[in-house]
Amino acid sequence: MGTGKKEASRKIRQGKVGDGMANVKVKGENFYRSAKKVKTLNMFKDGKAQRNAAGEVTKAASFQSRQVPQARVEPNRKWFTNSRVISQDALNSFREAMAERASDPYSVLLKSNKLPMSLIRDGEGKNGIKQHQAKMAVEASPFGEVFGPKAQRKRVRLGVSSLEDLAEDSLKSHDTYLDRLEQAKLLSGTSGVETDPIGEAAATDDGYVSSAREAIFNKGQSKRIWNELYKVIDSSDVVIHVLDARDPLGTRCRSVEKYIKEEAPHKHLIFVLNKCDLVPTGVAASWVRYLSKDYPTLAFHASITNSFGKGSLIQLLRQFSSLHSDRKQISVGFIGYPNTGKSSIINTLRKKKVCTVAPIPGETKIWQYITLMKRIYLIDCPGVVPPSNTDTPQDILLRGVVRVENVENPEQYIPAVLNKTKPQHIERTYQIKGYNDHIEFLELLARKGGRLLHGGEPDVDGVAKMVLNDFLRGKIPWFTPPPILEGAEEKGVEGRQGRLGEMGKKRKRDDESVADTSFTEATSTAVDEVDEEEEFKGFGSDDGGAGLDDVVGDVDAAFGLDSDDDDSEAGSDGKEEAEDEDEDGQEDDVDAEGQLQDELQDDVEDAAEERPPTKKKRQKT
Ligand SMILES: Nc1nc2c(ncn2[C@@H]2O[C@H](COP(=O)(O)OP(=O)(O)OP(=O)(O)O)[C@@H](O)[C@H]2O)c(=O)[nH]1
Repeated sequence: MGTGKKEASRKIRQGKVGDGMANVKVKGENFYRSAKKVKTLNMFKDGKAQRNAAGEVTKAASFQSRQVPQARVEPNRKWFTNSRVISQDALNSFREAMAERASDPYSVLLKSNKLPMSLIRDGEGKNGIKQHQAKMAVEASPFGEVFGPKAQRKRVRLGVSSLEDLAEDSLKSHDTYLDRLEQAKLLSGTSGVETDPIGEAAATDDGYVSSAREAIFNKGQSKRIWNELYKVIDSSDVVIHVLDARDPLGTRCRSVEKYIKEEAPHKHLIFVLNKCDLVPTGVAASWVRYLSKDYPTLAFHASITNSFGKGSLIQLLRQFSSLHSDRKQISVGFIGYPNTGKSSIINTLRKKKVCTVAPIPGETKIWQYITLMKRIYLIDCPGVVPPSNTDTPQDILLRGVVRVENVENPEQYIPAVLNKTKPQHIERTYQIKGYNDHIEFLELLARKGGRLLHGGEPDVDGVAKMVLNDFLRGKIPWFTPPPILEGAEEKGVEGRQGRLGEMGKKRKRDDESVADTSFTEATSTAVDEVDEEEEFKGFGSDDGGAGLDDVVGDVDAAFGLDSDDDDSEAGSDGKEEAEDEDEDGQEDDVDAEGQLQDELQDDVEDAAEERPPTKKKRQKT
């Protein structure tokens, strides 16, 4: 490093200090400091702070500087891998197409968790954070209006000026409430339900009821029953909502539909219009058409020996099971109002009595599993009644929710029965005529049947119960006329109907009868058509239709999904499998607790024998 002399003296010095010449650095490799080393040394040299004489820092060292250096991280495309960019137009058309599919009850979206569903729901969610933020952005007041000298704060309008006034006010309103309650309880013959502030009291047109609503009208609403319902819904992949064909809207649980739509949209909900044998073919057809707008609907007649719609239902369930081919089995829950025939449908599907059936509501008390075939389990559920403030006890009774034996003053409901039925049907059923009001009708009937109390008084109560039972069990023909559909002739409706393979054959004739469905005219045809069971059989074919397959295929194609659908499985061997397993009799998996239901065994047997009334029978009575 140094000149010759210096170097020589260094050598001597180091040679003296070190052990021999081995450690002596010589010019050449590693002799000079490298540029890197020099830079580091300079940094240390520069790094010192400059101080004045007093030792104060006059210029901070570079590493002591408080100035934040400007730094930028270089953006990199790699950060954005795995995400896709979509144009607004493409997003709009995707949203529209998906919304259309999602709102069509006959299409099934597979693997929706692989689709960006949040893009479709964007902005429509009620509680979504985005919505909340948007709302805040729009509704928030400007800063100046909330803070500062020009702030305008909204004050609560109390309507009272002091605490004493407020206390007085609340006492007054409590008194008024009590008065109204008392009045509603005492009122009779008026619309007590409307005037009643809490919906406790009830009255009919005849003014019989002056007491609070009987407890039996809360049947099917207990916490226990609702717990059973939620258990069934939770365990089901397909939920079948059973409706009574005579009053489909009355027996429709909209709150349950809403719950499934919002809380469990991945579950498939379908309607089964049961007891179709009790209504004219055209009426059933137009109800199916009407309800199909919301959910797939099948017409059904539950009977082990002479059923209708069984093939379609089994085929539909098989299609659902093949949609979920990744699962070992699917569960199908039956829900609906009491006495609509849920257990009867299960018995019909299994072709034997696996669930207890009775013509009285509340027969099924707990949920129970029944195996239909290897891949399809059925779950029976007790009947539920959604609580409603507008339903009068009369409505509830005529839907078959309440056991007629337990009703007080049953004669008060007879006018409603007479209203819903045609006089000639009553006359034909009971062979009596010439009455002016319902009491006269009941008295005539009691005398005719010899139902007299002590002293020769007619047993009006007993006869009224009998009439109510006959009305509910289908001995007196009646039905609720279907709403006339707008554009019933349109192709769309027809197409849907055809999809499920229902009503294909008789469609043309049905339309003619539906076109002018006024209650009187339709009822007048009721008896003839109800009696003609052969005609009903021709109502539709038992092939299940390939509607769902088609639609799923469409959705898959549109959104590039793999279809889980396996047509080969839903092939023609379907029926055989169902029947094979029927014969095996291996799966009477009814819960042990189901034995609770034994107490009403006698009624069950009656029910099993129950058939729609024939013209001959009615004439005999
Ligand atoms: N005419 C006719 N009667 C039916 C039909 N389905 C069921 N029933 C009758 O309706 C009554 C009630 O049937 P269930 O199967 O016990 O009804 P449920 O819905 O299980 O009743 P809960 O046990 O109260 O929930 C029985 O008397 C059945 O015979 C049908 O398709 N046509």
